[in-house]
Amino acid sequence: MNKNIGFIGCGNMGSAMISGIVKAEIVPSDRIYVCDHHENNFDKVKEYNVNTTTNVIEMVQKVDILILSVKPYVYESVISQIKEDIKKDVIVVCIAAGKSIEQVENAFEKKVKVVKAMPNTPALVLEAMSAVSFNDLIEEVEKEEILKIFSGFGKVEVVKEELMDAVTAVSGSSPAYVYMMIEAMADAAVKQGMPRKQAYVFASQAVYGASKMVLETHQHPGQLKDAVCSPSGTTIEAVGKLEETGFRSSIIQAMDACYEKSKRMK
Ligand SMILES: NC(=O)C1=CN([C@@H]2O[C@H](COP(=O)(O)OP(=O)(O)OC[C@H]3O[C@@H](n4cnc5c(N)ncnc54)[C@H](OP(=O)(O)O)[C@@H]3O)[C@@H](O)[C@H]2O)C=CC1
Ligand SMILES: O=C(O)[C@@H]1CCC=N1
Repeated sequence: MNKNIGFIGCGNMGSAMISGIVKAEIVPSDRIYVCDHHENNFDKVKEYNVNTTTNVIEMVQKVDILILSVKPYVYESVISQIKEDIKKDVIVVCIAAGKSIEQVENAFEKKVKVVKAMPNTPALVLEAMSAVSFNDLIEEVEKEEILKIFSGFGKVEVVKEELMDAVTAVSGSSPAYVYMMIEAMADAAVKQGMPRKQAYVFASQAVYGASKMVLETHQHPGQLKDAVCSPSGTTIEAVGKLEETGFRSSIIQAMDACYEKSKRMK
């Protein structure tokens, strides 16, 4: 792609996307520009030979697609710093939880091309799940370019902007819940005698394989669960205990809390 892509903020999500974009060869690494206010934050991307700078003005003047990968509460101050210096027709990509397209447009105090996106950190291993919504200034060819970037490091779907809080709960934040489950599974295996390192491999490969089964067989997850549960077998004992201890309800309540927090961040 013949575009310069800039990132403001080289933290967990920004560096995962940079890594994904480089690994997927969406643009050559010399077309990626990264700005952060602390030099040592560039350590996360130093292996990729991207352009790094602490001078945000110098950076935004060079980029065609600008990804704002800072925390939501610094968006306004970052935008007020750069709004006079962005290139005409730059596409601004907002990945912040809770921030709306309208809030980003208002912060720039003019109509700018805005993409609201919600990726997740598995971008680092090219397995992100991302959602994007566009404002009305983004042209068809630009939509294709944005989709090409996000699909380079995982799956992407265009959604209505009002779904973004739900997306945050189901994919943006959800790797954290899954890591907690893997950690708990490994703890149990360690309790039962398995070495810790081996337990992480067994637990995470089981989660990975189960996810792949849902995605590739297109069977209902309940049907796949039933196929694991032998009559009077071991699995149904575990399933009974999960129901008794509120596993499903716990996930639903956690995701509701996540969704409500995202809504409150507007
Ligand atoms: N983490 C995730 O899984 C996901 C995050 N997001 C969104 O991505 C955004 C970034 O989150 P995340 O990567 O986790 O956060 P991080 O804190 O890890 O990254 C933010 C980076 O921006 C730097 N920074 C802060 N202020 C400035 C500034 N004024 N100019 C330049 N750089 C600055 C920070 O430096 P320092 O820390 O040294 O202050 C840090 O390196 C958030 O808006 C979040 O909602 C979206 C989807 C998933
Ligand atoms: O926790 C957060 O606010 C961010 C947004 C989605 C994942 N991490």
